[in-house]
Amino acid sequence: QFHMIKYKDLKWEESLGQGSFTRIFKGSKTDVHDGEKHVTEVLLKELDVVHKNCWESFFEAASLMSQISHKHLLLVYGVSVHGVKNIMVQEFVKYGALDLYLKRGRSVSVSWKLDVAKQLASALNFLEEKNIVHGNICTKNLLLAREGDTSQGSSPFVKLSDPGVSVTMLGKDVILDRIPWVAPEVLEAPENLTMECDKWSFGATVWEIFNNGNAPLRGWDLKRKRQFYESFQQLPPSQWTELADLISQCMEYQSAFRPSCRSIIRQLNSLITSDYVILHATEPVTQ
Ligand SMILES: Nc1cnc(-c2cc(N)nc3[nH]ccc23)cn1
Repeated sequence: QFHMIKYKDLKWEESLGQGSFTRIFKGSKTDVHDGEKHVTEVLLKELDVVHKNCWESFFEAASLMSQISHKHLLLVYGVSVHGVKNIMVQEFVKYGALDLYLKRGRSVSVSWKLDVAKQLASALNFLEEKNIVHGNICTKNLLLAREGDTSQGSSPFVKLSDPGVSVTMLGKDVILDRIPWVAPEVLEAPENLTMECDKWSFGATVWEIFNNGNAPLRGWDLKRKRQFYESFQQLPPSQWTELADLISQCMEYQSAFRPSCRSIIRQLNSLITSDYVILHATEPVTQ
């Protein structure tokens, strides 16, 4: 179910950071068809050799993304195995991860943020229709393909990246550190990963987007993070009550009570970006 790419057709360029058990690099792949050589800019995601045992899960994540195609899902070209190296070859998305983009202090408008949330909701709805669980929705995995320019009225364009190594393969501490994105039921038993968990993560991700990429519960240690769930706490609500309501509906501790994707999309579409809201939708109170 995978396109195998020859190692010799890949070229590594600069390092772009790392994920859970992975390192990412900018690079290029060379294809030859009908006698013509094509060089494509790619993102090379290498699984750490020490975590070689996760390679099935690593490729499972990628194969999930390559079985289906949707405009807001990252394109995975294939995989390359070279000795102990396992490499996933993905499309290169120009502006990178949204958390870093927002942190770099780009001031973006409320309607820009709403656009991004709607695009993520449509990707989630598509995955739900295909009965596919992502398992790692967060702004780190939301890639910005087009900046959009509010003064020119052109809107941003985002793509949801692969979930990486499955949360079921990660240690307890790695899962704890994903609080508040990881749904509470997953903490109890990672096998509980369901579509409902993606909705919880969606809520935390929308909170991030409207909080300019500041991570919720930033700097909290694992003990405090665990207590956050044990005492059924919620993230600080946005002053924009309709937005805060949607986020808290998604971050409902009882998974069965979380809204359907259709309801999420309906609520996002009904969030009016009237002047009043834009002028007064100040950022959530920080904890
Ligand atoms: N599939 C992907 C994933 N990440 C990027 C990316 C682009 C960029 N300009 N800076 C970055 N810094 C870290 C990652 C990244 C691109 N494509």
